[in-house]
Amino acid sequence: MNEQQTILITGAAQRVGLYCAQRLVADGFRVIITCRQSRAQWQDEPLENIEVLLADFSTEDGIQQLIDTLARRQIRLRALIHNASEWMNDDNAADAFQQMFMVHMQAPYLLNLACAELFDPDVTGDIIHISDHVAQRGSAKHIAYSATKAGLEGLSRSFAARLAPRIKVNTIAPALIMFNEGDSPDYRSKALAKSALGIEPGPDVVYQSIRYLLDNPYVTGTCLDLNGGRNLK
Ligand SMILES: NC(=O)C1=CN([C@@H]2O[C@H](COP(=O)(O)OP(=O)(O)OC[C@H]3O[C@@H](n4cnc5c(N)ncnc54)[C@H](OP(=O)(O)O)[C@@H]3O)[C@@H](O)[C@H]2O)C=CC1
Ligand SMILES: Nc1nc2c(c(=O)[nH]1)N=C([C@H](O)[C@@H](O)CO)CN2
Repeated sequence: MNEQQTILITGAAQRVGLYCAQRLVADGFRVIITCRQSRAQWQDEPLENIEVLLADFSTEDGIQQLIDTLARRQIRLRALIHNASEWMNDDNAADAFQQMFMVHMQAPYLLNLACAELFDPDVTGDIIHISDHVAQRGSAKHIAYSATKAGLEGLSRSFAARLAPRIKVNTIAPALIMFNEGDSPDYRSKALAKSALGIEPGPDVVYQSIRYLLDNPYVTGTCLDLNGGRNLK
């Protein structure tokens, strides 16, 4: 890699996104992440070699502000990874659907439409959408989540057609990657039993999938199933 190439990861101040950001920094990329609020711990332990941009995708203005910032600073991206996501059930139905539509679909859509001027014209770029295994199978307990992730996968296919050959566009569709702190032992055992491999793999498997897509010049318009054989049970 000649001069440092820039990768933007949305919603990457924690968990999977932050892990992948840190690995990509270690690989030599310049990494920018977005989040809605800075973390208090960053006062004492700032994120090393990761630039943080505040961005809230719950409104169109919030999305546009990020686009305007990137354009104003003439940031030229090697890759854009749409990781930001809300995992909400359907209890607050209309609000949940609206919020997840904004973060899973509206933000990637508007950012991707703007990417003609956001990507480095001298290198083949990558856009990677992080979806979910349930986008294709549905989820009785997360209807709006599943539907908006399915919409994200549709966006990915359309942008793959629109942006080729300059930018490759793909999806990674994980099943369980990492539990949340509050997940009970009973929940965890039931979740692990849903896949053939029965493990909580951790975020490295998402990083490996991102590296595969970044490094492979002949993959676009696809969806990588990263699900431990969840489709087999
Ligand atoms: N964890 C898992 O097992 C699985 C994860 N996935 C997918 O992988 C990705 C990463 O998962 P994980 O790390 O667990 O995700 P988290 O839920 O821990 O983090 C997602 C991030 O998205 C950001 N975000 C949420 N809403 C908005 C918004 N309106 N505007 C801007 N940012 C927002 C949050 O940023 P903020 O810091 O501002 O709060 C949050 O840090 C997600 O797309 C998820 O759907 C798929 C299957 C399984
Ligand atoms: N934005 C998020 N999406 C998802 C999460 C999460 O923590 N944040 N977690 C899951 C679960 O791991 C599920 O796959 C199994 O319990 C799904 N999506």
